[in-house]
Amino acid sequence: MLTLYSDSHRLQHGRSELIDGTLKPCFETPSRADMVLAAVRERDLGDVIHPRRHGLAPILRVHDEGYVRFLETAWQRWTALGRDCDALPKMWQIRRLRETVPEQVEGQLCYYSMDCGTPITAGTWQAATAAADAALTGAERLIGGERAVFALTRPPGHHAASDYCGGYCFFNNAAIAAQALRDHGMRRVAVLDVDYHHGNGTQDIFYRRSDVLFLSIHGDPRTEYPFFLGHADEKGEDEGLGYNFNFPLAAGSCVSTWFFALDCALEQIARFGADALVVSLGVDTFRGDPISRFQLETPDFTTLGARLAGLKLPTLFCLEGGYAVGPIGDNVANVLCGFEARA
Ligand SMILES: NCCCNCCCCCS
Ligand SMILES: [Zn+2]
Repeated sequence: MLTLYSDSHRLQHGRSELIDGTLKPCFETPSRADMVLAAVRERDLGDVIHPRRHGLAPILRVHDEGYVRFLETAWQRWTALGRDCDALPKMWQIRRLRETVPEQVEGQLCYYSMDCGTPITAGTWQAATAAADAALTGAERLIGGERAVFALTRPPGHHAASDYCGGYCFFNNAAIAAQALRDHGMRRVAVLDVDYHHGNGTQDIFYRRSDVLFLSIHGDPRTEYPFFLGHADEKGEDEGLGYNFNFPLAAGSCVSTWFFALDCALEQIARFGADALVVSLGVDTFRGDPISRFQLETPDFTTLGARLAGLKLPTLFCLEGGYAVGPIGDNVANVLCGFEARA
């Protein structure tokens, strides 16, 4: 299986995120990608290549132009205020406050952010565009006939909606790839999010569409981040009604419960008649994950890969979460090797 990887991910390295009332070191670190790359190489999974540059057009097929321009200019405008700390919002445009875009970078940072855990830094723009290029190059390879490709995307993407960043995400790599697959002739694309956290951004992007099926298995938003999306009754709207499936599971759910939800999701994908599958591959479902509460063990990720291969679809894997840095490489490589063994 081909891996797309760019060292530019290293340029996204926030200093801290606000967790439980204190600023703590970011969980989403460059070492995550280092460990995954090492495992992919150690398993001899296949070639590791640098992504082709795709420019902004395919990103703008998913993301709002004002948001993209904000990301592109934020750091320069932030430092022009005399600041060199991470750019983090200090409030949000919450209920009954005016939904107008402020002029100044500090207000725009509040308008275009979902949380205070997603710092914009000097290298964010370059890292985020490189991750989108990895996903787009992966999609291009599927269009060219590859059966399965792994985009080692960092920063991740599934919490980013068309016009906001959050959950360590800036560009929604999986959604950008799904849209590219649609733009290059795939009639029906399924996006399956197996990260511990609901892919609120991806759901939001495709919620009113029937050409992209979105499914997510995740910690119940009644208790788990991102709290305000991901309930089972969210089934899509307008044209998209019936093309959105959420499988929220109680924190602490056992492995068999998780795999039962996966089988239900796979059944829906088969029924949809997808031409391709994009997997938002978060491995923070791992029992040892520091910010998540499921129970998968490292061998279970091999089972996950094998189940996904059973769909017999051209498949693009986009890396999302997974914050137990030691085991992340084995957990991700197990999915990819489990897939290859059954493909
Ligand atoms: N105490 C948990 C804080 C969660 N903060 C954001 C989590 C983003 C996960 C991305 S996959
Ligand atoms: Zn996650």
